[in-house]
Amino acid sequence: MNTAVGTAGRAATGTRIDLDGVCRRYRVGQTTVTALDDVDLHVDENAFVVVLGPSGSGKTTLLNLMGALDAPSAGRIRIAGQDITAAGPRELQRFRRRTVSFVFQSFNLFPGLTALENVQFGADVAGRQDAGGLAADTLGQVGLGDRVRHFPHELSGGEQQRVAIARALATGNPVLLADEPTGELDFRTGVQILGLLREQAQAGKTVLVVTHNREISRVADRVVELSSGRVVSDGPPSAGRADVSELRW
Ligand SMILES: Nc1ncnc2c1ncn2[C@@H]1O[C@H](COP(=O)(O)OP(=O)(O)OP(=O)(O)O)[C@@H](O)[C@H]1O
Repeated sequence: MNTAVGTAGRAATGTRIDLDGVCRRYRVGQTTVTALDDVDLHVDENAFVVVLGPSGSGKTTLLNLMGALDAPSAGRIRIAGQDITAAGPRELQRFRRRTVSFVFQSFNLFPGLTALENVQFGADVAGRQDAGGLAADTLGQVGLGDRVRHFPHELSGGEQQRVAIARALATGNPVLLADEPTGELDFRTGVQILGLLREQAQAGKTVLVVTHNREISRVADRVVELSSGRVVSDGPPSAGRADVSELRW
């Protein structure tokens, strides 16, 4: 696999992320659920950050806020200096298309589209030139050059996740947000996917991976640990950064 995946045609330079005093509360009937509680988080460009926490600690909420899929109840979020909490609908639409890309646990590929068409869709939405050529190149770079005409159901879970990563990379967007990207994969395949995501930070993107799996956090530059919606620790992995090949789970 190639470390320069998805960089063709648009700079892959990472983007700074700043959260100040971010809260997200949900009102359900008479009950208020506080999913995130006064979170301050500042992520440098080109970082590989793992957000670690148990179920219900607020990981997905955090990622969705950073990607402008959701809005905070209080606080401010700036991505590349742009205050997305103050942005209007048009600016937000542009931000979602041109700045952030998501990778999900369950891949979220379009079942009726081939691998190539899925990836081309990502490039098209982001307004890339020659989306078809770019999609083919990106699939080649994630090791699926010979599977471009295959539909998702003709690919293994790991291959589907590589298509999903290629779709995210073909956008050329500088921020990659991955929500439990190895959650449905066996260990060997999960390690390959983590290696691919890590390479993206090395190639210049800002990459955040959400997981409940502490072992995965060992390969991060930085581990942000959440508990009950609050950041309870933030720093490099406690035993030093491990190589992807050293992981066991
Ligand atoms: N739409 C919603 N309405 C009400 N409560 C919600 C909503 N979305 C999330 N929550 C609550 O917010 C809290 C944080 O949820 P979140 O999905 O962010 O946690 P998580 O750490 O990603 O969990 P998991 O690892 O299980 O996916 C949980 O208590 C959850 O029940």
